[in-house]
Amino acid sequence: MMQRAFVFSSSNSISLQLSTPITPPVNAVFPERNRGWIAPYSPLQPPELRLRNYQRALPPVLCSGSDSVTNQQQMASQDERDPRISKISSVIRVIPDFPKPGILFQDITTLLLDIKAFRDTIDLFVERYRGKDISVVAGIEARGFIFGPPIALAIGAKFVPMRKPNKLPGEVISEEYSLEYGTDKMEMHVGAVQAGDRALIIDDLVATGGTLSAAIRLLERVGVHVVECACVIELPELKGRERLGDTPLFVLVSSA
Ligand SMILES: O=P(O)(O)OC[C@H]1O[C@H](OP(=O)(O)OP(=O)(O)O)[C@H](O)[C@@H]1O
Ligand SMILES: Nc1ncnc2[nH]cnc12
Repeated sequence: MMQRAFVFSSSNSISLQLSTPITPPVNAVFPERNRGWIAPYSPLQPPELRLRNYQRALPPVLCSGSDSVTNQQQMASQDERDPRISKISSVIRVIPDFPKPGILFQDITTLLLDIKAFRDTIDLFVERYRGKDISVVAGIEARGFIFGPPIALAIGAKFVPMRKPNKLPGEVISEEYSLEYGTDKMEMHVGAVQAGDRALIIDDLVATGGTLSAAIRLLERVGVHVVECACVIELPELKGRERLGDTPLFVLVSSA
């Protein structure tokens, strides 16, 4: 059974979770996704195949962190006061064996169907970043394009898409990053940001951190200060935040 903890997790030095795992709703898994040639998911017999940067999310939920216990307790009690997080966690659907056997796919499209949970997700980010002098929200293709623009509008920042190769029509700068097998590239329009801009990078999920770290490098190359990366979901087992250097990471939900 998939377990997910709901968290406010911020900064590279704190990775925090609450002890109460959220049981996914009974309709969280859609069996029709298990096509004939894919063996049904079994946590006891995880298939070996891993695909590119899609990562298996392995139980149990990890609780790590190098900050003081006091700080962790303070953050935990903050979380407990905010029922929005547990609701958001509960409406993210998990689909086993998509897009390949062994992968527990965190599907945020069901979050988008719940108007209150979707609005709460945006509000939680806006509450955190309003007044922080952020001039650019950089959204990562594809699911960062869903969460980034409403946050950008609400905090009064421009939105800049960070795209997969050969999608942007103008002159681009690009940054390669490594996947489990091979490499990929991220591109951004020249002139979209200026040296001195203060950026927030938004994506739906951080797994290995390869995607976010490429976005950080791309922005820093042109003199932008990346204030923070923010995602709805973190797969903490994959230690993605360790690849982000000094850039803090803020997530709402931790999943394993
Ligand atoms: O932390 P990482 O290991 O880099 O993985 C995280 C990335 O993987 C997913 O995107 P994907 O590459 O599947 O692209 P898509 O959203 O266009 O399908 C997800 O939306 C993140 O962007
Ligand atoms: N398990 C997962 N679910 C959704 N998107 C992902 N990107 C990388 N791993 C993923």
